Amino acid sequence: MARTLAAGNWKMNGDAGLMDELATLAAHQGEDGPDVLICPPATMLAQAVAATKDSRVAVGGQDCHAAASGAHTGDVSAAMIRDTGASAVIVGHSERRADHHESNADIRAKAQAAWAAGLLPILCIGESEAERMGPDTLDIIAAQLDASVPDGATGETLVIAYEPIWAIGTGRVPTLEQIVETHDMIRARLVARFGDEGDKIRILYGGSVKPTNAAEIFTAKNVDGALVGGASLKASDFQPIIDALAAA
Ligand SMILES: O=C(CO)COP(=O)(O)O
Repeated sequence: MARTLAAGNWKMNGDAGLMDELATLAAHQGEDGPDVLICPPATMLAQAVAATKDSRVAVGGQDCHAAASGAHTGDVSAAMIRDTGASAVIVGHSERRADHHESNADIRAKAQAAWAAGLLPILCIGESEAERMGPDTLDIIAAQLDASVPDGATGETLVIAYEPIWAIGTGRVPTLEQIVETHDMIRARLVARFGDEGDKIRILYGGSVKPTNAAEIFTAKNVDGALVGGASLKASDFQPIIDALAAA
């Protein structure tokens, strides 16, 4: 198993003050501990790379276009993200699936574009509240996983983030039992498809992860870290989550 991963998604937030938070976070990481990744807005990638230079904090994008270049006004390619010095990119976040009508096929193509550019894709899946209430929750998540993940994924080249949409930014989290059941299903499916490599692909939980609930979430065997939104904006919130992961 690769190391555990604490990833922060700043979403559409970022200013000079946040760069100070990032520098604080970078300065705080010791030699050991989980991998730490911060995904700022695209406009701040180069600055974030500079602010984390010589530290263990890696930088990633929040989305990339599936094409390498061309007439796609306002979009950013995976190679452009790589050019900033970033090493990863989130693909398939539910906010992109909803706001930009991204399909599983789109996300699969984006993950492949990330590979072509040498980036690690953090591929997001997760159910809506209505889907969680219905009888087919796990089947729905499994179908999303199967259709979004390209062939050939390995532990080195893919991270999955399970983010129930209804838990994002709401302060509500699934029960530990639900997290365990969902992550176990995702693991079993990855192993069935990718063999030993499926066992090495990290599976993050995301959705209202806070310093107060992180330790409990990290007790689940197939939770290999977290994708954190709001609580990644301040070093004083994100560091306790990193510490809880280190202690798990
Ligand atoms: O969407 C998320 C991370 O990608 C989770 O956001 P919150 O941690 O703010 O709920």
